Amino acid sequence: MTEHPGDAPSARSGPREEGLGRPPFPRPRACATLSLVSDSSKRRRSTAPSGSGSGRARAKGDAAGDSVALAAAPYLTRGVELDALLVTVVDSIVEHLDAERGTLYLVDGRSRTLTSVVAHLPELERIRLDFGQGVAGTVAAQGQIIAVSDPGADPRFDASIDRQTGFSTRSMLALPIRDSAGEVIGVLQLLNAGRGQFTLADQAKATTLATSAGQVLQATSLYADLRARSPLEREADPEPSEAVEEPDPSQSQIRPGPKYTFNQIVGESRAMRQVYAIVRKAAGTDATVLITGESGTGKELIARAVHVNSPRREQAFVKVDCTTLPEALIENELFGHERGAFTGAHRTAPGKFEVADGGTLFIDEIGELPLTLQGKLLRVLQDREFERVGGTTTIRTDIRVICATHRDLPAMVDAGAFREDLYYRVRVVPIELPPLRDRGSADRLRLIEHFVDRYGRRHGRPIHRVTKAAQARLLEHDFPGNIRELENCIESAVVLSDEGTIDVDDLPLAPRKAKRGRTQQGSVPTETGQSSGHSGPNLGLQLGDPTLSLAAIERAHIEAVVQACEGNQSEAARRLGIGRNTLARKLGHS
Ligand SMILES: Nc1ncnc2c1ncn2[C@@H]1O[C@H](COP(=O)(O)OP(=O)(O)OP(=O)(O)O)[C@@H](O)[C@H]1O
Repeated sequence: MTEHPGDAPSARSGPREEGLGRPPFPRPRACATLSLVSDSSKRRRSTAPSGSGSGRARAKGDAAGDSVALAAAPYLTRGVELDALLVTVVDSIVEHLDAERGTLYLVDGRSRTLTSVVAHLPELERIRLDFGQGVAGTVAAQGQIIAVSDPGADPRFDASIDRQTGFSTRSMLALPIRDSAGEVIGVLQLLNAGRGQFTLADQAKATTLATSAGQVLQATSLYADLRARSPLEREADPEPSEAVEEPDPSQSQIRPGPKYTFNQIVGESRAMRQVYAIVRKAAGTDATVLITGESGTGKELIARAVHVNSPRREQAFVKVDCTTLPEALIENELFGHERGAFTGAHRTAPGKFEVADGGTLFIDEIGELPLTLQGKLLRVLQDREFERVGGTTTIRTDIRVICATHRDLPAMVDAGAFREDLYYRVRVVPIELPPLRDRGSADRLRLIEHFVDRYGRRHGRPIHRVTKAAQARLLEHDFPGNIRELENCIESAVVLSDEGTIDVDDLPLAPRKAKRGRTQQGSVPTETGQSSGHSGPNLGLQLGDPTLSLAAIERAHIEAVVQACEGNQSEAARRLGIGRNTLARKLGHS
């Protein structure tokens, strides 16, 4: 994420840089954690998504505060687009104040730090500042607006970031954003007034806008995160002293500021930060992205992040899942059909390539795409053209394609099941998501906390405490279903918990001892030859029973594995070593 000039007190003790890589984007649009490529003229023309209220509000007579609130409103209901919400808020303010650039920092009063969450400079990564550090840090500490008219002569300003970015700061306005209780929850910093200096009138206008921004921010989950005392922390220190104000360094591992790196994607491990760095670079381009990783590792979430942080974010994000459709329908789904193309085709219907025109098409489980269709997909990727099923007219489409798979595509290429030319065409930007077991305990704790908070709120069952035994159990379980399995586990525990406490018995995980030594006649051996140890149903079947048909055993086994995979059929198919379509067919779902 980005830092603006003036926030670092000195080159020596400058702000802590969080991310990786520095893509040389020339004139970026505001970005939230991930950096975007976009020309600023577009930002000037339209800072809110089509259909949002910002344009209308301005046309009505410039109730500046309302404009921000209205522009942001469509996002408040869509958690995944948190980035876009924050970008819209900052863009609106930058435009109203006729500034060149803007940064929004979130303030964590307990750790006395600020973290940039939206900025127009993508050259630097997310920055954390301490209270009192730089201009923004001073605003956070003192709660007063600061206008800098001569940065070179102001001791709070440091030119080290200007030197790094090549940006030239001529004037600066930094002001606190408060919640309804008056507490400073953010700092908004604007750079380079269009008319040279920020005037007193600008300051008054900015203050009004900051009030609106505070209301918007207060409605987001970021704010809730910053306010909430983690149930994991409560367990570590069940009876805190009221007077404790200083941050506890031992907690910084778990809560280093806002929990989300962006878009509610939790994770700060090195592997995930590398993922974010690639996403950031890819987002500003139209390059095809291939996301690989085990089932439940967040491939779709990352695909959405690429879209939401790309210049296409105001257009559609269209998903097609190659596993949910029988082979015969995938072609139709992707390419559409002409009227009369087949029996029952009474109307011409567009396919996903047309629906996604201008936006992003996410092809999930591309490894399941039949060979017959792989050539057709290759042509779209190369030429952006195709014909509908039964049609002769060539249709052009302007799409960005993101693919995902849990399959080993190179192995499929070797086996002749996946076209090599298509493989290279889709993996222009490869992103590999690590399994949960490789993300480290700090990220696991962050995820646990995140889901406890989410499902506590969703089910109206606030959780105040996760016992140490429960935390230990969650940390030792290997979660083959990855984050999806962890998420389901926590949701279940939230619902089953008593008096706001999650204890080990609330976790729907097989007890450790029972897991070992489960192997018995009729139990299901895993690939490694051990008992699966899942807590699924007793099949009630005896291997070797001469009255049982093979089909009955097969079906019972498939159902048991699906249940063990928490209903995730993709994962179940992977474990069974069959395709997702085959699994659906055997269960009679297709
Ligand atoms: N880093 C993360 N932070 C928060 N939630 C996450 C994260 N990664 C995954 N999730 C959540 O886990 C669930 C599974 O994620 P997602 O559907 O993106 O995985 P996937 O790899 O696409 O799975 P599949 O291969 O089975 O389709 C979703 O509810 C998602 O929101």
